[in-house]
Amino acid sequence: MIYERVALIGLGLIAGSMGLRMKRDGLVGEVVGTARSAETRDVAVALGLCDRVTEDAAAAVAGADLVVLCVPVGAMEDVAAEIGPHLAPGTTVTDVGSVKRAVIEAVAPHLPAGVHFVPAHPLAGTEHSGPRSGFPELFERRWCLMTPGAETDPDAVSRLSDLWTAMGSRVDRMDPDHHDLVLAVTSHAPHLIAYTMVGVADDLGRVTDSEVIEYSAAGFRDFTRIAASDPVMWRDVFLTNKDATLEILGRFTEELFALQRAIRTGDGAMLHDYFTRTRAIRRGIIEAGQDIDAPDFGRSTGR
Ligand SMILES: NC(=O)c1ccc[n+]([C@@H]2O[C@H](COP(=O)([O-])OP(=O)(O)OC[C@H]3O[C@@H](n4cnc5c(N)ncnc54)[C@H](O)[C@@H]3O)[C@@H](O)[C@H]2O)c1
Ligand SMILES: O=C(O)C(=O)C[C@]1(C(=O)O)C=C[C@@H](O)C=C1
Repeated sequence: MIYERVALIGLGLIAGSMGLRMKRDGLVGEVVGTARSAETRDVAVALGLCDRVTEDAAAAVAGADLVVLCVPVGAMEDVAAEIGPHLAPGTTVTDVGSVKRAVIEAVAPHLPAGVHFVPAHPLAGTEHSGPRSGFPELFERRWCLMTPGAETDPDAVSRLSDLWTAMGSRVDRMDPDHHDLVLAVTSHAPHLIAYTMVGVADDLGRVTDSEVIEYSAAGFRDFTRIAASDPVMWRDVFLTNKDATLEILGRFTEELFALQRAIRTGDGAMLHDYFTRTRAIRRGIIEAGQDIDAPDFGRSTGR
């Protein structure tokens, strides 16, 4: 048993998946959940993702040796302020937020001395949200990036790492600013581009009433899946990872203009070279065993 009592604050996709996994595999003694709405609390108990629920977060953290903040990034500070006075020394507090620097700045000032803060981010999710969307295999073979400060108790870090490993993740450590830049490239900007592309199609007035849906090619369908992601979560991601996202979008725009020019001037060689380079990146991901959606990670098919 890795922890005696885990408190999950905010019972959505990530907390639900953690709770189901911890319960299924007996990784912790007790899971206590807290959510603002009575309906969410009832669903959480009915689904068995926690042993019991409390109405307020302060009650949930009492006696917990691990507290996991699973709310949108913009809500982390309010939750930390609420639970801070009720945390006992020796407790580990972690989060699962998609942005790390802003969460550290929002949460750390509210934690009393003796509490270990180990920020983390599982690189796993879906476009669905809420407790019903959780499933215990969500973190299987996915990275979990931890961004603790240099002064953080190493035992607290390795115990949390053990929990993520037991939930199926591969764990790595990163500097928080570096995390935010990497995720701006791999997750945040791509989401914004998907949102934009679906918005463009919608502006053409055909998304809902027929052709775009009826004749939707795989590329656009993938965009619509991503663009169906939770509006609150993604609003908060962009507001709190502003600098890195703007930096990447600036570079994206430059590349887009270069491709636009190649199309206008009929520069087929430029387009061919560009697409050859990007294809190699996809193959690199597969060879590194990162394409977890491919049945055999693509190794035999060479996809
Ligand atoms: N969905 C993903 O793909 C994904 C992946 C990795 C990390 N994350 C991060 O995990 C966190 C949770 O995301 P999720 O997908 O589980 O979201 P979710 O919408 O499924 O769940 C979030 C829960 O937090 C609750 N909540 C919101 N504000 C609150 C507040 N002020 N106080 C208490 N509860 C509050 C909501 O009611 C909801 O039940 C976010 O910080 C997100 O950035 C999400
Ligand atoms: O698969 C998806 O639906 C996701 O968008 C998951 C995804 C991602 O970009 O990979 C989204 C946000 C997270 O912080 C981590 C994972």
